[in-house]
Amino acid sequence: MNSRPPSAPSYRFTSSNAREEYTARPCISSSPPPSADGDNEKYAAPAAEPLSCISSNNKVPSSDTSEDALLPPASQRIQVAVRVRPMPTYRPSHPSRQASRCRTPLLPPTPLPFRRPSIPDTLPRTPSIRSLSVSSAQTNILKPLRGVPPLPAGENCITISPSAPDSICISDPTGRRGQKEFAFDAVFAEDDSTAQVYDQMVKGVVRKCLKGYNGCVFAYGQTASGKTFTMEGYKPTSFDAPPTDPADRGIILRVAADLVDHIQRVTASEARGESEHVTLFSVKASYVEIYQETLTDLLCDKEAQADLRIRMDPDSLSGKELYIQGLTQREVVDLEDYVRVVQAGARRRTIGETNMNDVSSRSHAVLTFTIEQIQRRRGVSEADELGTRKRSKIHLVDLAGSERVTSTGATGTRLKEGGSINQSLLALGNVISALSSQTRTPTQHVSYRDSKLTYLLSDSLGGNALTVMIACATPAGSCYEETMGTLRFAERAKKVALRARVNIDLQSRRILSLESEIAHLRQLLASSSRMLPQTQDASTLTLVSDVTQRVSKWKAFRASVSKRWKKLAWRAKRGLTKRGQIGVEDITSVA
Ligand SMILES: Nc1ncnc2c1ncn2[C@@H]1O[C@H](COP(=O)(O)OP(=O)(O)OP(=O)(O)O)[C@@H](O)[C@H]1O
Repeated sequence: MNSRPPSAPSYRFTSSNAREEYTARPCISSSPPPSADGDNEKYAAPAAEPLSCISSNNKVPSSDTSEDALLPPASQRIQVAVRVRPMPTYRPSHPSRQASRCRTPLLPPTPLPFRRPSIPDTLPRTPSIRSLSVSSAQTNILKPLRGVPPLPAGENCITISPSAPDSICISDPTGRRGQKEFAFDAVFAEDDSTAQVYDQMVKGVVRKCLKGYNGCVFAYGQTASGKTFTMEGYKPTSFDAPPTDPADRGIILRVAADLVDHIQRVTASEARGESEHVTLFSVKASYVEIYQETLTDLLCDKEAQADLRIRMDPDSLSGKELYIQGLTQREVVDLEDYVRVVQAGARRRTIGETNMNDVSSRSHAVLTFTIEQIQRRRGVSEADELGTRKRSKIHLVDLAGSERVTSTGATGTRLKEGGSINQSLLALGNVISALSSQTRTPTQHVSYRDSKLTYLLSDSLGGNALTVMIACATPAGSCYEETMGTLRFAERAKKVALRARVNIDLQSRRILSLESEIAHLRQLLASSSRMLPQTQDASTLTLVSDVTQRVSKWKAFRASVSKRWKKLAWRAKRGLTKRGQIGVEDITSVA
């Protein structure tokens, strides 16, 4: 089964580039996405604006096709937040724990015997000290102990100062390397909820995706640092069941809720005739897993798996956008559809048990929502107007965690998985290092093809997408090296420039450009015709005053002639000249 990336049957995005098939070749590609020096613009709305058009107010975003679509690509950089999880405890290695539990599609729900630490949906940022220690009671809640005594995680090595809430300080528990401070776009402590992470970092990206930009949110960090917790949410019943309480939702379902809400609002508002446009929306979901450099479709069973290949989409705006040939695209309309997709993915995803995490993700998972919009003027049929077409994608990526064999106690399959995970994360690190290098030239080679992960995400890493990285960190002193590695990676990612642009098809772009030119000319015409009466008045006034002057001069002249004529007539009556005799020349000169 070779399915194309989603596209409405009535149109195609134009491009002339040929397709190209992906083959994993180290360091061969030389087509890095364009990049530019980024500014510090955040994707989120300015503080004065409500955080989302989808939020509580009833306003529906106006048609925004023209302004944004014609703007040149926006220069930004990857937005980076660090989220610190509560202090964990780890269990010592036990031979029975190495039993393979991976690659078991459609596992029955396995209830996990831990309770959720009470984390309110929205917690105000604590104004005073935000120390990261947690009570032992809460610590034990975080891991199922099953009779094995926990290992102490060591001292807390992370502090977040209330005076610099977007900075994080890490200290070497051995005291050899002292302290180091890092600054990011946001830092979230253990008491900060996923809702806060979403509102501050992701909501703005979703809004931009609805305007036609591509987006990408990825969670990075060592194993058990809270990546799946952040992306998928807290699951009180089983690892493959979606969170039942909306407050437990991770970023994926929050994005889904916002998409559903926005589309419903726009559709309802257009149905009430509040907009001069009518928009047709279509959202499709695909979910792929990269396990040991193999792609697996998480939305279909093992028997139905197609041969998945990463290819270039010639119908995309750049002609180089990547898609996975053969991947299931599932239409999603309401929240239940999205929940089903998330659940299906979680059920089929490869997980395994390690000393650090009972439900450790052994693969990278990329969930993609492709949003297509066709906007036409009200009352105009498809035959008369093709409409403005936009297609954007939002990738939500839960990476597998980097791990040390000594900490995870991995052997056999787990060890092999760990090696593969570290390998692909190394490739990701190399790409980020290359992109963030100060000395990099735009044509310089970036080895995106070193791993399927980096190749698939190449556009999101330094290309046509608004990208957010959530670096998850563990505060335990025993994890100092891994946390330091995560923070260093995050610091490099912060420097990666992006060039996101609205993904609107070329014909629509041309029509929009002509429409905007017509609007501009109309404006000019209106303003010049407004000026016309004033111009007339001014010239008329000058003319009138000129004529008035001439008339008054003429009147004065006539009065003087009349006076002289009367005088002459009087003299002529008496037969007198100046000299006492009448002179003929006097009379002719007056005439
Ligand atoms: N911010 C948090 N608040 C409360 N519990 C958390 C938080 N972050 C993580 N946890 C808990 O820590 C455990 C490990 O988290 P999670 O599975 O999300 O880690 P991970 O980074 O995805 O690990 P891996 O890379 O091994 O898959 C889970 O039990 C989770 O509920």
